[in-house]
Amino acid sequence: SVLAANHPNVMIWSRSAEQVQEINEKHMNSRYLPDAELPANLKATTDMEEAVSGACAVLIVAPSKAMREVSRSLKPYWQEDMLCIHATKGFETETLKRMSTVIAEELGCPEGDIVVLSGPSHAEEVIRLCPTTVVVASLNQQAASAAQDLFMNADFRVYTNRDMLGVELAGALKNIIALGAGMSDGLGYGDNAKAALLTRGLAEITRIGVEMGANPLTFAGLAGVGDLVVTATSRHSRNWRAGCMLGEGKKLDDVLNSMGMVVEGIRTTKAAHTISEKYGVQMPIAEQLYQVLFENKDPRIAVEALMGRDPKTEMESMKLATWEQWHS
Ligand SMILES: NC(=O)C1=CN([C@@H]2O[C@H](COP(=O)(O)OP(=O)(O)OC[C@H]3O[C@@H](n4cnc5c(N)ncnc54)[C@H](O)[C@@H]3O)[C@@H](O)[C@H]2O)C=CC1
Ligand SMILES: O=C(CO)COP(=O)(O)O
Repeated sequence: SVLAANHPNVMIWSRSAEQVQEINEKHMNSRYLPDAELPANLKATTDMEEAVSGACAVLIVAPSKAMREVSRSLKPYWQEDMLCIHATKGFETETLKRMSTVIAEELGCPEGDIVVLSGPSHAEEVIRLCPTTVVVASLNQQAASAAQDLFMNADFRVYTNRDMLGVELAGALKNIIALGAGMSDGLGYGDNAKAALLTRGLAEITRIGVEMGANPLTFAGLAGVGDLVVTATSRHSRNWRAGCMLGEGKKLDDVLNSMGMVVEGIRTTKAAHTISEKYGVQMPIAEQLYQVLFENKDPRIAVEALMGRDPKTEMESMKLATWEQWHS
């Protein structure tokens, strides 16, 4: 809808003929955005060739588990001069690869030319033209600026960032903490607990991000704090809602069945469990969540485990690099 507000020819690809028909004929997407009217110039198709051929830019927003498959089906129509942007927040759990790596492998294009779009941007509010700010990151500054130009308008403000890795990691990892915040609310714990989860969660995802090569300041930006706040506190967030139901005692399978939409934080918690072992970086909140999700741990026991950890100083756990390191 943002792109259609800015450009005359925007086409959405979907595998569902029913949805395509609804978008083209009624300008609606009743399953995912029931109350919204879509722009009349937003067209839809199930034919990838029709969607992609002749396009100057392609935005991929498949759920992370479908990213490789969708990128592969795009490949035959992909041209080198197309701008590739993605807004998916997750990892390929089997390989721990970031989404830009998966896309680059499938399209055969340089990973550094891909643009990552991230930040606090619940679709339900973007479609209502509520003021929204996001960040676009790429190693290719021209590509990032081109994406900024494509999306930016009076309701949708876009910043660029050179730290593509950090933006991608922050966008994926914040979902784990949002799940935890939902669980805390579902357990009936108060605002103190949620503030603690957000703060210590941010420390934890920054710590692993820095170890993986990201700029810590990216985690203080839109893709980090911004998206963490919106995902952990908004009623629109699927991650928060799923966490809340788990805190209320519902089983994971029942929660997922009732959502009918992707809850990226579940798969990302699994990925973080392996990533934290691989890099030797402690992620206590993610680890407790992993045990709740995949080892049937009672959420209250998980909170006791977090509260009962060894005493620490606040700063020793915030692995921050110096300014010089980021400018060398
Ligand atoms: N919904 C939101 O407000 C935002 C979502 N995101 C990210 O966007 C990504 C997608 O999320 P949503 O669209 O919200 O999820 P969703 O669950 O609401 O919709 C996913 C869509 O992908 C389709 N899909 C699923 N598997 C597919 C496959 N194998 N091939 C083709 N299509 C497939 C589904 O049919 C559905 O239309 C996630 O990584 C999410 O974190 C990012 C920013 C905001
Ligand atoms: O990332 C999002 C908003 O910025 C969407 O979050 P949920 O997937 O939790 O709904």
